[in-house]
Amino acid sequence: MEKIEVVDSEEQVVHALVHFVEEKSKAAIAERDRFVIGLSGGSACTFFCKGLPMITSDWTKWKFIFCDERIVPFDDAECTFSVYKNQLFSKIPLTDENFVVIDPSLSAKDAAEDYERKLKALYPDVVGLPKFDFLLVGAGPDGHTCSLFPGHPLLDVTDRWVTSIEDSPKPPPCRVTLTYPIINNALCAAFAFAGAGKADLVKRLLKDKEDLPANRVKPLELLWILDKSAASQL
Ligand SMILES: O=C1O[C@H](COP(=O)(O)O)[C@@H](O)[C@H](O)[C@H]1O
Repeated sequence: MEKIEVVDSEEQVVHALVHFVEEKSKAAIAERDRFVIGLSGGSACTFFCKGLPMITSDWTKWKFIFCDERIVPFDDAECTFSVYKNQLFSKIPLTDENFVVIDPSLSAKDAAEDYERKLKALYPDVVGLPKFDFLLVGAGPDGHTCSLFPGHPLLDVTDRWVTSIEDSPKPPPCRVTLTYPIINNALCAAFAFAGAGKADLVKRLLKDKEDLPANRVKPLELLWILDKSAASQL
């Protein structure tokens, strides 16, 4: 099931996103006693960090994982975990225990293997692929999502939950990323875009239906939240 929601402003994108996440978290916690949510970096992170403090929940039930992460030290401005930590920990009672983080001391390849082991430990009883409750996905101007870039061989990885890239066209070059089989086995995912800067990308994805990495995100339920500027070329 795929749905596109167009709202007036960036502020409303934040509201729509966080209320969708709230609804999914309530359902997951009621049914499975926890909410496993995959986070992305970039603008999605900005929207999420603005919105999350607007809701209340039993935060001990939330487990944050990363759709992709950059292999940089935790104190580097490019570290997605640290961006979330710096913006959320002072506003919501979250701790490091809520997050499954990569080990930045490892090579990209070893960090991916290590991260896959950490994710598997969250699902000890699952044979095959897990169903993450929610993925907050993003997309860059070239149509990449997570750290899956157009034309890159990683798009075809099907035998791993997590893989690594050492030649990312967008810096920093070394990253880990979820792969499509696990992304597309998630129960739900959402893209959130605001501003005219995303309008061309949104047109290429939703009107022209180009085969870009972001268009290969096909979980059970997918929501696109756009403000009027981002949707202006549809
Ligand atoms: O490098 C990355 O970029 C994408 C898109 O970011 P945006 O700032 O253009 O919205 C992001 O989804 C991904 O997680 C991140 O590592």
